[in-house]
Amino acid sequence: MTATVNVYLDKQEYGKDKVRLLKVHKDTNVHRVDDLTIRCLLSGSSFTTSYTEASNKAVVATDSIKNTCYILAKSSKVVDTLELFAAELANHFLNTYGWVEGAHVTIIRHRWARMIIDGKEHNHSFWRDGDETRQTEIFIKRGPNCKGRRTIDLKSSIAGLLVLKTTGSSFEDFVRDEYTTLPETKDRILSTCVDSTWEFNIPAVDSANLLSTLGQIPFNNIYDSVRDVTCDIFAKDESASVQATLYKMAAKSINNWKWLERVSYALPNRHFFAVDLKYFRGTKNLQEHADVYQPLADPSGLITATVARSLGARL
Ligand SMILES: O=c1[nH]c(=O)c2[nH]c(=O)[nH]c2[nH]1
Repeated sequence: MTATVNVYLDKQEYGKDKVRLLKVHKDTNVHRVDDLTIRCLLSGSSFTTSYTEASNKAVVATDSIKNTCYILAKSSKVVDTLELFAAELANHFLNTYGWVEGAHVTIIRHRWARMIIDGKEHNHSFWRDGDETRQTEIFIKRGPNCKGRRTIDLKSSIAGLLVLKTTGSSFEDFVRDEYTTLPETKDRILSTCVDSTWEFNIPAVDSANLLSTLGQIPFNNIYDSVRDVTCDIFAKDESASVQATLYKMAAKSINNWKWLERVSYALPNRHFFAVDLKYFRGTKNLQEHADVYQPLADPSGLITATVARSLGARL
């Protein structure tokens, strides 16, 4: 006999994941594209019985959730601003189904860069210039006492921005003990695959004003700027460590944009070791002689941090 255990449903969210959608903006003959992967998850106490009592009475089919992504993409004016399209989708579910308490939408945007043909940007042909993606995640909740009130958790990110610099990076003065084999270096290759997330500070708002309030935030400029800051500091910093370079990147973006509350980075330190070639005719390839390296697939370092705006920094 199995012992009976008292349990309860602690958390739940359901919806459609990996909804693939390409929106082509044909307002002029210079077409633009948004290639998206969308996840929409709904939550609320009304869904409890779908788990505990096999009742689907409150369940909006995930198939309908998928259809909604396409229908809203057809009419929306803001698909090209991920944060606004995610907000439009999430708020749609809250407005349409009075029993939905939370709508959680994540959108990933895949890169398509305009082709250069005969020296000119082509009107309607694109190529995939890397696996890096732009992402946003919004969680909109209905106000507990006021059904038209919305609280908004919103963060956006860059994922998979692969970068490498061939000098301008050192790593010295770290702990040396009986576990240490790594030599100190004044000059090494620095390479990472940037994941960066920036969290917005958004006050609660009425549903009717949600899109116009969010519309005041220059989301696309913030994304471009965080990416530029990341690349600029990566290239120019005389890096003492991944940790120190990361902190400069995050601090700069918080200082640049008043809407940002916290900026996080996860930076794998992809190691490149100079190959010791002295066995071959005494060939010098270490320290200042290094120009042939072996990229190490695994392991990598992993340096992560979140930098937050100081309390009072808004005053
Ligand atoms: O920038 C670095 N930070 C570290 O913490 C570390 N540890 C290590 O072995 N190499 C590096 N590089």
